Amino acid sequence: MTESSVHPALWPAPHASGAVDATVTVPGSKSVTNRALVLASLASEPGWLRRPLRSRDTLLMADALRAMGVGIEETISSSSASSPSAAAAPEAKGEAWRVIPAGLHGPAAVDVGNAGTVMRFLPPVATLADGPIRFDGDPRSYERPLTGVIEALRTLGARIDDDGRGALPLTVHGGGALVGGTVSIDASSSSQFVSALLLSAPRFNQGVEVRHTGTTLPSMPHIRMTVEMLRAVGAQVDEPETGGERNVWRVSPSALLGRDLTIEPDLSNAQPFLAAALVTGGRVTVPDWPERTTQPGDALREIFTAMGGDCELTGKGLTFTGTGRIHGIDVDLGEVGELTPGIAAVAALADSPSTLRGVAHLRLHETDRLAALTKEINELGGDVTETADGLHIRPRPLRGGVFHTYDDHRMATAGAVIGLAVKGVEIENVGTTAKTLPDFPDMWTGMLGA
Ligand SMILES: O=C(O)C1=C[C@@H](OP(=O)(O)O)[C@@H](O)[C@H](O)C1
Ligand SMILES: C=C(OP(=O)(O)O)C(=O)O
Repeated sequence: MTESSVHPALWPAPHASGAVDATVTVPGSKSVTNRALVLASLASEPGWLRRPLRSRDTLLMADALRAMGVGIEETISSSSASSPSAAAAPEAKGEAWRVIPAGLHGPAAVDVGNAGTVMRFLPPVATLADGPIRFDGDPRSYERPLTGVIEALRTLGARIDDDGRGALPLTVHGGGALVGGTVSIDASSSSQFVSALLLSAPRFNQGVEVRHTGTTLPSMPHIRMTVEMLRAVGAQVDEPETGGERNVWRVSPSALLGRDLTIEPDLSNAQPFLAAALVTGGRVTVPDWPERTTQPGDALREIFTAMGGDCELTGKGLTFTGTGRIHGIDVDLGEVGELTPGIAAVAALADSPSTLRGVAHLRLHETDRLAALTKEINELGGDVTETADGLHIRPRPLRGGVFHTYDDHRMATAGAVIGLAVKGVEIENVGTTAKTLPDFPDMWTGMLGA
């Protein structure tokens, strides 16, 4: 059964009749799951991923690695059916993936869907295979930037056929090994270029030294996540800070350990639920919120507090409480760009204007998120304008209507947040949340019914 057969093309976003009060167990992080899959596949011994995210992006990653020869066995315990509003005991949360590394083989075909992590992290892995690996994906994947990865891999010794645009579709002619070495790239359009090169680098003959040359570098927490996860599997990663050499990373060649890793909840997917507390003046607890994390979603504690809520991190998780009053915010989201749609939704309901800055690269995400947010909020009566690197949002009374998603999971969840406060909002293709959160509609109604 497809998502669209489960949910109608237009999903009536539930309107909140009062303050929400719920505990919402959020599935594993997309970014951690997909890094863990790559690192476990490149290790010299089997490993485990516990509580991985099972969504379109992570299943595409697993399938692609399987196509190259990696063994990924999924075990789903019968007790895994956890209610979204009840915190299940860790051992009852069911799912674990055993990853058994193997020699990587071509020919193989990889469907990247519209997953930035798959289209950027896997071409470097494919250079280690002993044959051609063909990469293709959704139409939007052809438009998303990839040239930094392609050019860097060529510099490091790879043979890649693309159509000359530096984008998908393409074929990596894996030679069974890659020389590696030093490479300069401009990763201002996506931090994933840097993460991609670093993740496979322990397996390059000479490792890698990556130098970012562009003026801006988005999503730094995601690069820190890459570095920390590499170190956790035994890789040596240096970040020379001397002589003005920031944005330089060195990874030495080494074997990688197989680990038993429990994946943290996806804090960016926790965003709409925390937003629900803020918008309805209610309370939402997200169990297992890590005390320390590289996930950008952790910044919501500060951002949503500045917008009028209050949060407390205890042994039970993160409890976020709203007052019913929402304030506008002036904030640079360059480090945490994937939070922008959800923040824009809350900002459209605030008592003062907001300026969201530092996110020009969102024009090249799942959709042009700056254009999409502007158009959809304005169609409901809002007053949003695009700037060179973000959005100005002047709250106005909104009315119901269709909120289009442009196949972007975070547009769908942003529309649902607005729907809590505005009657008659209908989300077109809510099934697109399957990219990272397939259970979103049921979790959302579960939260409201709790
Ligand atoms: O490395 C990652 O897991 C990600 C990095 C970020 O990409 P960009 O730097 O392209 O924004 C983020 O937006 C994306 O959702 C996930
Ligand atoms: C930008 C995102 O995804 P991707 O990994 O496809 O870049 C996102 O999830 O907000």
